[in-house]
Amino acid sequence: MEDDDDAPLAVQIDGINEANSLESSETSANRRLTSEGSVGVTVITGYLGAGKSTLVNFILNAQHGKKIAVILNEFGEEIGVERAMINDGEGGALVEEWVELANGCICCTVKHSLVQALEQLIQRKERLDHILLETTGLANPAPLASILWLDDQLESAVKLDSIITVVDAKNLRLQLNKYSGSSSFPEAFLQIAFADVIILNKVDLVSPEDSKSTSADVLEELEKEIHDINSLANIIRSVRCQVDLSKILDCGAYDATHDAHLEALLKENQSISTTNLHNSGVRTLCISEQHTVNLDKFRSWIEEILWEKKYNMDIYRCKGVLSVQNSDQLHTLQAVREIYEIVPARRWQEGENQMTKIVFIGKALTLDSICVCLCS
Ligand SMILES: Nc1nc2c(ncn2[C@@H]2O[C@H](COP(=O)(O)OP(=O)(O)OP(=O)(O)O)[C@@H](O)[C@H]2O)c(=O)[nH]1
Repeated sequence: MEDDDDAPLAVQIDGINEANSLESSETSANRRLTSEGSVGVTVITGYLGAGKSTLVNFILNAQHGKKIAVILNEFGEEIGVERAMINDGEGGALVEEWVELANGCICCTVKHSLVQALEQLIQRKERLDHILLETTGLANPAPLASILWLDDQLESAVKLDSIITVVDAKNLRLQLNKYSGSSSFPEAFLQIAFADVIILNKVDLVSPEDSKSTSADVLEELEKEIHDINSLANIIRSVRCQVDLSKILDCGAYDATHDAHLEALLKENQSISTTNLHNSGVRTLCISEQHTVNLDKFRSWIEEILWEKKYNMDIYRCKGVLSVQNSDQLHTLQAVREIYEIVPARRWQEGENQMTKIVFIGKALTLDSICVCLCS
């Protein structure tokens, strides 16, 4: 390990294997997170070769005036490759940015856990505006999401801003089909299911499937397939991940009071994706209820679903708005795996349709079970 104050800032972390180790100790799950003044962390996932490094390089090169640190998850023996890719960026600009943004200690040679790695960054947080955490192609984002969202030692210093999944528009179908009906770990589905933003990359390589269709048709179909899995994710089409940075940085995807997310949630239709093309069982399900809910009963209900897995549903992500009895406040619900929080977000506005609406993303979701459960 070097200790050179002018060297680039990059830290290496081990894979996070135990998704539930933190979750199980987090039974007081519905606590309020304090994220004021903390540094946003954007987790970048995506299948092998989808364009994750391309995205990181694009962000580092862009004129945003931010100091951004990059953490590479599990690069192990590939450390040289990853670092070389970043440092060998086009036109030299990247090198400059990479060095300039760093101003810190380089810690690339020793393996660190995620928490240790972030602690190092936090110590220098006055020098940082944002952290990008690039995972390897086969990473399951669930453990990262759980740990970053709720680690209470970190909550005041870093906050999970969003999970971005880069997908390869040319190969997405193949990748999803690979896991169709398979008992192997469906990373491609999980990466889509956990994403707040999906960059549908490599659209330049998409070609019509037959003489009657166009590339635009193919892209629309792909977007529909993605939304069947995760209807909450914002999909952005791109070539070489050249996207509007305001749509991917400082998203506040886990901010319970974020206006844009609330509005999107309120507009979400009551729906169920009936065409589960891949039979993976991973999909989005949205339910709504016009009556107000009793908060205590609601907590018992959601805990039965998330913790006791009543009806055997495997919930990855859950977001909702609640109309709560004896309250003029619109409450929001967020869950990442077993961990959830419910917080008052704002007053219901005059004339607003006060309802309870919950969007589940997960596996083996059954509308009947959830509805019966909510109404009882
Ligand atoms: N044609 C085309 N090529 C792209 C696009 N985006 C990235 N590529 C190329 O695709 C290849 C893989 O991109 P990377 O950014 O290395 O992908 P990655 O997800 O980091 O790859 P791994 O780390 O190996 O999983 C590179 O050769 C890129 O230049 C795109 O939009 N269109």
